[in-house]
Amino acid sequence: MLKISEITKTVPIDEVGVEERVARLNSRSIKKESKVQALKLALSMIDLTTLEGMDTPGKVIQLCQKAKEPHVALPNLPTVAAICVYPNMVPVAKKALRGTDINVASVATAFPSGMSTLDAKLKETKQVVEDGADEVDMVISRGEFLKGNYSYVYDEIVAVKEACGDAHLKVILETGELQTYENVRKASDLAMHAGADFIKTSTGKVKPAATQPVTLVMLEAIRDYFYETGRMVGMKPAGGIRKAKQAIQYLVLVKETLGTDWLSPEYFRFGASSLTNDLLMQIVKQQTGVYQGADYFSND
Ligand SMILES: O=C[C@H](O)COP(=O)(O)O
Repeated sequence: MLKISEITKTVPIDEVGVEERVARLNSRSIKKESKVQALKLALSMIDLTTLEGMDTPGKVIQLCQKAKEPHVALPNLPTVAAICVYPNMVPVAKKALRGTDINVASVATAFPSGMSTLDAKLKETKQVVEDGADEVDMVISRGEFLKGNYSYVYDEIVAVKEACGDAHLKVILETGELQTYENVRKASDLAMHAGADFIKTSTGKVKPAATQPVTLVMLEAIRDYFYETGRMVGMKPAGGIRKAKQAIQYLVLVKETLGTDWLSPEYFRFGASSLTNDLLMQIVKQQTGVYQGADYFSND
């Protein structure tokens, strides 16, 4: 096992190089047939999310309905990968999604700040898993990370991973608070070595949330970790991804950095509250040539 100091050694990141590579990949154009395929793939990778203080069982049930049947007139569409909700909504989502392959993901560990004790975080994690969560989205302790207390962050992830049992663990770095690309890389390495099944950019509550350069840095960390250990870790950009065009750009980044093995909901997700409708609109447009207005789509 590597020492924490080895896991967190600084990997220098060429900021301009990262941004140039993103810009270069964004300029790629995609053929019409591949575009429909990419739009459907993106749909299947969504963690359809509602994380508002105003959430109600009714809203969660409505969202689950949308997850099960994204568009009434397009019956052969893939469903989204998961519904992502606050802990007290897990039983509601679990019941509403019974009989489907759609997972229930729950944020835990005092989302979004993470400002609680380890005991409370573990209790919350065990509770959501007991209530049926298939996936747990935890936040790292950014204050401890920025102080350089990497062992604290590592141990916390290891403990939460253990509390997850069979549920998959996504580790949210909250990159908008990490200040530098080097820190994003370091937090990615720490999370993967501590057992993360996925690394995730953001809670959606802090700006900037997901960005493509940050995602590229994390994808490169996943690639290097895979070369080192042979273990495939998933990636989840989250927050602010609302347009089909953005989603396709993210998929190009994944394909070019990690290859097609990562182009599946098993290894790539979008954390998004309102990307679904734009993907549906674009799919309808590609298939019929007609652009349906937002009124034809139920709320995400
Ligand atoms: O994890 C997902 C985010 O909370 C969703 O953020 P969004 O509302 O900007 O799509």
